[in-house]
Amino acid sequence: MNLNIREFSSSSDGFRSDLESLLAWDSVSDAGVQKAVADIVEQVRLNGDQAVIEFTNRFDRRHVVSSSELEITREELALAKGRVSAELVASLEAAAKRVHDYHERQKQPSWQYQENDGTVLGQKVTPLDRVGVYVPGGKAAYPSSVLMNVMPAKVAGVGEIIMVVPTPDGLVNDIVLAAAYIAGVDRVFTIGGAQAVAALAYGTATIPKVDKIVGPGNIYVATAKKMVFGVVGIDMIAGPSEILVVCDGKTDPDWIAMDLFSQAEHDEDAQSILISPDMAFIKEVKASMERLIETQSRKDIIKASLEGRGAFIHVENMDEAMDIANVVAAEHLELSIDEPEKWVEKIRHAGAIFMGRHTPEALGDYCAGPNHVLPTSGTARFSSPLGVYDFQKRSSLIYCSPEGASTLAKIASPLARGESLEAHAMSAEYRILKDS
Ligand SMILES: NC(=O)c1ccc[n+]([C@@H]2O[C@H](COP(=O)([O-])OP(=O)(O)OC[C@H]3O[C@@H](n4cnc5c(N)ncnc54)[C@H](O)[C@@H]3O)[C@@H](O)[C@H]2O)c1
Ligand SMILES: N[C@H](CO)Cc1c[nH]c[nH+]1
Ligand SMILES: [Zn+2]
Repeated sequence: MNLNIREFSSSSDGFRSDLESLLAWDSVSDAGVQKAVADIVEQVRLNGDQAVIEFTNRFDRRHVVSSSELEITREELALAKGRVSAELVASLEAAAKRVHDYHERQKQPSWQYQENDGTVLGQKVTPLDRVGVYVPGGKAAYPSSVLMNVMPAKVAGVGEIIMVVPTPDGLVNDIVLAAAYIAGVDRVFTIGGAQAVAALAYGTATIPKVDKIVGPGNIYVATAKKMVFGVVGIDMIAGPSEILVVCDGKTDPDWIAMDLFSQAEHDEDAQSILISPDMAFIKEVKASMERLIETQSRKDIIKASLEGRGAFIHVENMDEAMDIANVVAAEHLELSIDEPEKWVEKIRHAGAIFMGRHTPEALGDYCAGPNHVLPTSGTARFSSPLGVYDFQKRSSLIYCSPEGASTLAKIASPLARGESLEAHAMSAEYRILKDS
């Protein structure tokens, strides 16, 4: 199949502005979607379960009458796990363990230190009480996303984990439920879209109100998350999947072709880009893609994604490849090159960095250990993978000894008076020791 994928050369005039247009993506929606989501969120806030049922029946083509039909019990999750093949359960369990063990290393302990006069300062780390995990379920089922969202929450020690997942036409995915069982989700509700986000944010008679909502979703989910931010915390607004492969031309072109397909197959809006200093290699990868796409069950999505947002970029050398990778700030960056550990030093912006020819991004999606919920659309410039830190919060600790309070009060008093805040000044001054 012929693939019409854009080709750029870093030495051509206007390359930087071409690159900017290639990367442009507005992760939150147009006015029509904003209005629809605002309406859904408001109706759920005002009418609770009744609105959730109405929207679920409308958007997921269901026939729910009572809100009790929306919950799937732990017993039903266990039964679903029993219906999944032993091989798949073993893979889910192995992946869950690896993701758990990786995230164990992210745990941040509380800390404190004492000054010479006895004053103690520190930081107390506390897990969130109750978290909502959104698992997408509109066009595909994502058991791996259950593990990636729930395991760090478990490691952080979150008190209660509420999962929501839409079940269009009432079709429940046993693998998703098995993953929820294995990960240790407390309660599962079969709702999705903006109505699920609103229900978690405001609470209804049936759906508990949570402190934070995490997890990826489509434009309705992303828009609703942005709208309820402030009422609850959110993790990030994730856009379509992306992969940027930097290859020196020495990896099997079929491998690179499939790595590019692996993210393109998620979504027509996904973005797969190859950068290489070797033009002949770029042509070989293109030939591999045109041959291999015929074998792919999702070839229509892959083609739409590659032709709409994919690209080949020919560069002068590897230094330039790294500079461009930093501009792209991709969700996933594959360094399919010699000595990746040397070149990684130059990378400042990427959600996850896959180092070497034997490290395809797909292994990270399922089971390497690091999280697959990652910043997209260049937001890796300022944000990080989902992690244990997203499920913990910090409180400052301050204990003043009498001597310490006296010392601090002498610093604070002039500052408070400088701000014309007399009560602050006097509150501090009361603590100044008479003979100091
Ligand atoms: N970044 C990641 O880690 C990651 C992982 C998995 C999936 N994803 C992405 O998540 C997204 C999942 O999207 P999805 O659609 O399959 O599932 P979804 O669960 O996000 O959305 C389905 C819901 O959208 C709502 N909806 C659909 N059409 C609507 C309309 N016209 N008006 C109002 N609401 C409407 C419905 O309520 C439905 O339940 C994809 O873009 C996928 O690539 C990202
Ligand atoms: N690559 C996706 C995040 O961009 C996550 C995923 C789930 N399943 C397969 N892949
Ligand atoms: Zn993926």
